[in-house]
Amino acid sequence: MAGEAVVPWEAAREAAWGLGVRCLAVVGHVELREAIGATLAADLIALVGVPAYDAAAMDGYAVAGRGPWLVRGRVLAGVTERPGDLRPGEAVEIATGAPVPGGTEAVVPYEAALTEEAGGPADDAIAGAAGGGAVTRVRGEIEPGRHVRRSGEDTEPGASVLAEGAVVTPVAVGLAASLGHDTLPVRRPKVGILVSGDEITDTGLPVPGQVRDAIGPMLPGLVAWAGGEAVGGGRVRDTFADMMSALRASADAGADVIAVCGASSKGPADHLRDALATLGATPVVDGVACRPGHPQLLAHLGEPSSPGPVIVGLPGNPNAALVAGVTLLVPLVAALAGRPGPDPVGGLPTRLPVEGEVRPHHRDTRLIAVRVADGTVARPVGHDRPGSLRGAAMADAFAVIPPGWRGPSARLVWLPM
Ligand SMILES: Nc1nc2c(c(=O)[nH]1)N[C@H]1C(S)=C(S)[C@@H](COP(=O)(O)OP(=O)(O)OC[C@H]3O[C@@H](n4cnc5c(N)ncnc54)[C@H](O)[C@@H]3O)O[C@H]1N2
Ligand code: MOO
Repeated sequence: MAGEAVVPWEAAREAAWGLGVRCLAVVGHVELREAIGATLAADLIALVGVPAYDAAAMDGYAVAGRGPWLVRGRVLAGVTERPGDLRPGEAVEIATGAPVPGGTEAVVPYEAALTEEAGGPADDAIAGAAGGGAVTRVRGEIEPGRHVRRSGEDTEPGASVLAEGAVVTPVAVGLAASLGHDTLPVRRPKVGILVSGDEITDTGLPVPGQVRDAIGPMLPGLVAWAGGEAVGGGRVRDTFADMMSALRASADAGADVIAVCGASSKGPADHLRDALATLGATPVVDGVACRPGHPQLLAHLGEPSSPGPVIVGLPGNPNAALVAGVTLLVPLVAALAGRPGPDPVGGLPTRLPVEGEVRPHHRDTRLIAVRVADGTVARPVGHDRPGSLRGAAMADAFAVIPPGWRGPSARLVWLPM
């Protein structure tokens, strides 16, 4: 990993995105609930129409022809046999969602119906009719088609309703179920997370010389937000042998990405570069011209035709790791997942005026934690030194401040909520 030049922040993001596009994650067919947060690997097609059959939209009477109508029975939701057709002058009492008989012109809701006893037995000949009650006659005003949901009026069978690359949201899962799907084809890249550093502890209060791991708990959520899934990984001791075996184990376990934090600098305990060189990794990015977070790495272990697994090196300082996360890891995972762009949040402003004290770096791009007020202006929140997540935790986004920036507007990279 020697000799790679530090790259501009934008170019680093593009390199990560481009590498991910070249090695799309494999497609899995997963049950609907498990698909939430993953990315559709094919257009979502309606297997049935919405509605799937002509149905009542109100509780009342399905009627045919002109009134008054003779009520021939009752049709409840859940009948799967088609009710017998209505002749002009006939009606059935009907529940919302129940199939309307052929010949139905409209449904008269109870509130708009005038009913009367007509005498004589109820006609149970209509399929699904509950029967048994006094046959009534019903009157009311109708408008043709009123309160009847026609088969396929929202969605025709075979229609494409969500495009490949869409995020599977809870709503999308509900939609998929309504269209007859039990599973969905999705991409969800696997990300092994390796946390290095002999000073790092996982629980309780650290004693002087120890540091609580802040990155291991943060990365799975960041990965999920980008469309991936954290798998395996764990802690790595500060030795070359441990780094080698942890990288090999993650690769053997099928990780598409291996994110290594706290070993990206060039100190005596930073073995990531040497391990990557020994494994014959191809370097893509070694150092990014941004503050914080300049010691970032991007490399891949595979061949040019099949580059994965991809290695992302994140700095040990937690806010620097977050910056590296949104610079390399998020675009890479989003691309591997087959998403249309590197930013997981859609529909939010990508540039806003920044109000407050902002000092550009003379050479590097600064990423500053900002809160967005009224959707119109971004204000720095402070507390965003490399070692502190306090500012980023209060922030909505990072404002991207290139060298020489004079304002007022800056690009925003949104953070997970
Ligand atoms: N000679 C140079 N030294 C350093 C440079 C440089 O350019 N030349 N860059 C500095 C910067 S900037 C950073 S950031 C760090 C990155 O180094 P590492 O990725 O090797 O990280 P460490 O040295 O292990 O840790 C840095 C800092 O962060 C703490 N840390 C580490 N892991 C975690 C974790 N999981 N959770 C919370 N805190 C963590 C660690 O204790 C250190 O305090 O290199 C600088 N040095
Ligand atoms: O990446 Mo470092 O945290 O800029 O200090």
